[in-house]
Amino acid sequence: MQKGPVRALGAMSGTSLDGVDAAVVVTDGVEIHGFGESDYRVYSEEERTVLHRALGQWPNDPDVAAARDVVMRAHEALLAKFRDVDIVGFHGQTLAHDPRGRGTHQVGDGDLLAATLGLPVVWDFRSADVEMGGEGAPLVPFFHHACARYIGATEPVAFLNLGGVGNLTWVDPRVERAEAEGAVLAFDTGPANAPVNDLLRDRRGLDYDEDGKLAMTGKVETGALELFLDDPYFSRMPPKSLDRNAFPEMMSLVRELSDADAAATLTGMAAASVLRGMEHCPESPAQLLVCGGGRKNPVLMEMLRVALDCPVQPVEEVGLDGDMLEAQAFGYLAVRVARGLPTSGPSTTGVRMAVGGGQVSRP
Ligand SMILES: Nc1ncnc2c1ncn2[C@@H]1O[C@H](COP(=O)(O)OP(=O)(O)OP(=O)(O)O)[C@@H](O)[C@H]1O
Ligand SMILES: CC(=O)N[C@H]1[C@@H]2OC[C@@H](O2)[C@@H](O)[C@@H]1O[C@H](C)C(=O)O
Repeated sequence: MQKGPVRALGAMSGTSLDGVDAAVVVTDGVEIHGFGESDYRVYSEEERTVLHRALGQWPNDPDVAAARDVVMRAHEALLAKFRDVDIVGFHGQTLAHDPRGRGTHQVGDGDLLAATLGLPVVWDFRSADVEMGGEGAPLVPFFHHACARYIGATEPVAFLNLGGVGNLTWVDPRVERAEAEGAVLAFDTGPANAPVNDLLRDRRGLDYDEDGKLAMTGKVETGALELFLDDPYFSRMPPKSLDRNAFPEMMSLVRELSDADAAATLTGMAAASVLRGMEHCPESPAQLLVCGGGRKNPVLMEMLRVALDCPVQPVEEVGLDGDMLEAQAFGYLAVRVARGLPTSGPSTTGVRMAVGGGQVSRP
């Protein structure tokens, strides 16, 4: 790969199953030099049903081939719209994640995508990390470290992604290299939007609780919240990661509640898991910078603001794009893989030593 910064196109199909994000980042795999265009391809109702059916499945399970078709079709259509791309980072769609058991499963075929787009594609980012004893997730932390330096942060900050699952990266931007000791600490906080989405889907036939309108009219059932927080996951030391459906008991905890109280309680659980996660930060961050769709939920954001000492701000306040950060991250990680740089380390996934995950497919 040529020296210096390149235009990397990253694509992410997240655990919310809402669609595919794609975005360009200009980077040499260490520093961010700038950001380029971005776009989004929503999954249709039928496509989403196919993906839901395949959740929890492993390669060769019955519903995986149909899910692969959906994922490939969406990515091919979306990514073909971009011009002047040097390399693609293709995450695919996580269907199952069990790093200490069966492994991690992202559906999507990088060979096929490279052939269709006529571009080098980096994919299968998580397997190598899991094989070396890591959690395989979260993988965005090294990118968060680059973001902290890009925005000119001079003291520790934390990035919180509120997607289907939540993840937190504490960053010390004074440490120059992301893989150096003390630069980052990262982990999944707990379920974020996925349980609220599932509730709205089951009870109201809606995709999500827009602007927290339903949760706003309900109250948090504290007994259910306390039972949820008894789960040993929250006291486990990071790094640690979660499957999308890692807390199946959440739904039974709110089963008897009204729609509004159930939405408020599941939203409260998402917030409380972040608050428990903040206790693991080596020192209090100067800011909590929030990305992912949950930053648009005023109920969730207010729950965090009232409980935390530091300012809680959407990443837009520091000039980043909270809808595209994960897509940009996989573009950035693709360049790291191509240049032989690590994509995770002991403080981000618990992997034995820093590792560069990802296969490279050439057209
Ligand atoms: N206006 C809004 N009000 C409330 N919630 C919202 C709003 N906009 C988006 N969301 C929530 O954000 C979700 C999408 O978030 P995002 O795109 O960050 O998830 P993802 O990338 O699929 O997840 P992950 O980061 O876990 O892979 C939606 O499914 C919805 O729950
Ligand atoms: C296994 C998997 O796909 N995990 C996702 C999921 O969604 C959010 C959280 O759980 C995070 O750990 C991860 O995604 C981001 C992009 C990551 O790897 O950093």
